Amino acid sequence: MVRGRISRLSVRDVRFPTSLGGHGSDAMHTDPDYSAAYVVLETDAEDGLKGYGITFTLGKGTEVVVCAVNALAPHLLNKDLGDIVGDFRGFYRQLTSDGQLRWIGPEKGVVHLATAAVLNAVWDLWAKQEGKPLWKLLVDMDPRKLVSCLDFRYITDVLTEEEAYEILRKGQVGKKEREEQMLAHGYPAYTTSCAWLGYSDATLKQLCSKALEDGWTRFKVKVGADLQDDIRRCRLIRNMIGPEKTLMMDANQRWDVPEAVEWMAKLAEFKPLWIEEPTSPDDILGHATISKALVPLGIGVATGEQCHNRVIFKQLLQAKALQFLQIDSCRLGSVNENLSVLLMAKKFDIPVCPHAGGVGLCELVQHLIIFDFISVSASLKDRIWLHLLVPSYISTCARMCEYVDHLHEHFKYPVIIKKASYMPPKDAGYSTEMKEESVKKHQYPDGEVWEKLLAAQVN
Ligand SMILES: C[C@H](O)[C@@H](O)CC(=O)C(=O)O
Ligand SMILES: [Mg+2]
Repeated sequence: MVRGRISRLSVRDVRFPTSLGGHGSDAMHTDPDYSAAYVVLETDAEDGLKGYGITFTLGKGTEVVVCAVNALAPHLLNKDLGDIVGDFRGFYRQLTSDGQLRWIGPEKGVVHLATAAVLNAVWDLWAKQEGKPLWKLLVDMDPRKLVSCLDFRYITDVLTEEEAYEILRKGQVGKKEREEQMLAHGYPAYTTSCAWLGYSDATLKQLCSKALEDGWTRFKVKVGADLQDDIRRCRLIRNMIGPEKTLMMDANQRWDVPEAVEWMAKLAEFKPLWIEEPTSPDDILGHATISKALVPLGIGVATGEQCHNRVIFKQLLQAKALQFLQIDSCRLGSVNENLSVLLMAKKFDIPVCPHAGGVGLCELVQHLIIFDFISVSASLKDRIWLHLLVPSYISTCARMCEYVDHLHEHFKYPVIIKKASYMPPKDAGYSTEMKEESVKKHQYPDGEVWEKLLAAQVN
């Protein structure tokens, strides 16, 4: 039973100095400090439960997202949680259609990141009040109710509410068995943590052998800044993991369209399953061109971590511009918008491989992909096209969720990885709550960690 009126919304700027170790670095973002605008919702209900929500940032600019969250706050304050989730589509529209704030979006950029943070907190609170982890709240929800949370505006030309309902209704078949499968074995993951661009070859080697020891079979390597460097690093990692294990590459938007095709032709010998973000995330037709050009090489295109909203995903799917779709729990408008993308991907039969390279993203996105497997995709297998082109992929499982091994210790309910798979969270909520001590220490600029770092810069 949902209860309480939202009595307080607070938001803090929390930053981790990951750039000091090169963690998270890529060809475009060379010095990221993994950060978050961290929202806490309180209600007047007697249970004392709070909702926690984040959106992911890279350091500078988090203060701008914090401002945007504060600008959205009047839409939540004094609202009944029951009214919000009772007409979640209406509430989503209200937030994204604020007559003035919409001008600085719409449904994109800073204001949409802020929407994600706020709505992630609402979903966390709802799941907590129901006493269920978010994935289970979604799995158990009546399909009619679930579709009523989604905003189909701008996507009805490819997915109507009725079609979405049909997908979810069909997904009810075999749901129990799939839930048991998840609880027993978890959802397959791949690791990005061995091969950030700023890591030396020695670090790469050391992390890669540790990951192999720990049972990882799927690896992602950052590329795109320097071709000779890429060839050396890809050779190193391919030699270490052997020919059978899966390798993905990520260029983080570094190339022009023809450059992407030429560059990937040179890296094809290392047999990547996909090239991720080869060019601008806004260039739908550019992705389609790259995708078509790389099919003969057996290389797919993956993108999504910087796709603004469901409209861009719709067009990427319509244009056959991607073979792997990467949702992001903190860039799209929370669970509401992510679910509409999962359903479109199902309709187009494109595997979803969520983005998780950031602070807290693994914690959140595991809920969405576990729900996807149990209630939507019902599959861990890839589409047939790659299997036909590259027979050796038959044995690989292409549905997988990204994992990065950073900063989990700051979360109250950190992810649990067993045998390179995400084990379904058991605690109620969306796993978004950070440890208060960590937040205090890393708050920018007055937390202990930053006071020291900033003082050292001055001296
Ligand atoms: C800046 C982030 O670490 C980015 O490199 C993450 C990413 O592209 C991924 O995980 O994929
Ligand atoms: Mg990426």
